[in-house]
Amino acid sequence: MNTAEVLDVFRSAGAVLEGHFILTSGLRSPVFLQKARVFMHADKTEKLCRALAAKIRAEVDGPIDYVVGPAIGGLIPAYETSRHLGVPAVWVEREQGVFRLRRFELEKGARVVIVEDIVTTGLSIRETIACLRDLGAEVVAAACIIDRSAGKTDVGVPLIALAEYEVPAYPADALPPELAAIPAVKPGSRNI
Ligand SMILES: O=P(O)(O)OC[C@H]1O[C@H](OP(=O)(O)OP(=O)(O)O)[C@H](O)[C@@H]1O
Ligand SMILES: O=C(O)c1cc(=O)[nH]c(=O)[nH]1
Ligand SMILES: [Mg+2]
Repeated sequence: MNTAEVLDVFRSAGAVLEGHFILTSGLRSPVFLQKARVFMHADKTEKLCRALAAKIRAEVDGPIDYVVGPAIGGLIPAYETSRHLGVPAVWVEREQGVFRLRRFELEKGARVVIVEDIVTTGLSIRETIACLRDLGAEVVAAACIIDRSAGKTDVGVPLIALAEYEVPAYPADALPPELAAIPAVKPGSRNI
């Protein structure tokens, strides 16, 4: 799938929101990709994740033991992508703000691929990598449905994006006036 086809799926699900959004990084943006509105549809999710799995298979050398999804947004795409890769999916979730693998054990040296929904700054993927490395896993790649940085973010491992879609994002103290005029909402789950 190319970026236009991926964005068509998001648009067809009403998942491309416009307004004033506080992102998980603290940056502000006039556009928010509400992935949950895509993932509520099994057929749309299957189409995206089948394509992402094929891209992962083409770009990762060697075996993959697990797919890891950062909760909440990564849960469904990680599970569905793992189905197409034929490997188990586990997830990390926040405990007092820090990603932990609370419900699973990984063998030392397990080769894992992180599957995220959206990447903006890559902060959530870097936090996930830190958690997995502390457990002795080898993070061979990270993957996402949409990379809002359009390839500019460096997460320290290869980042495989199904689509790259550059969207403006601003520090809270440097908002353009048209954005400052709209009340801000925070759709994500960090700090909840
Ligand atoms: O690249 P980043 O700057 O880290 O931004 C992307 C992250 O933001 C969202 O998660 P969020 O923490 O908003 O919560 P959610 O997964 O519950 O939606 C999204 O699911 C990614 O995990
Ligand atoms: O950066 C984010 O927090 C973010 C952006 C976006 O478009 N969608 C999302 O779920 N999170
Ligand atoms: Mg998330």
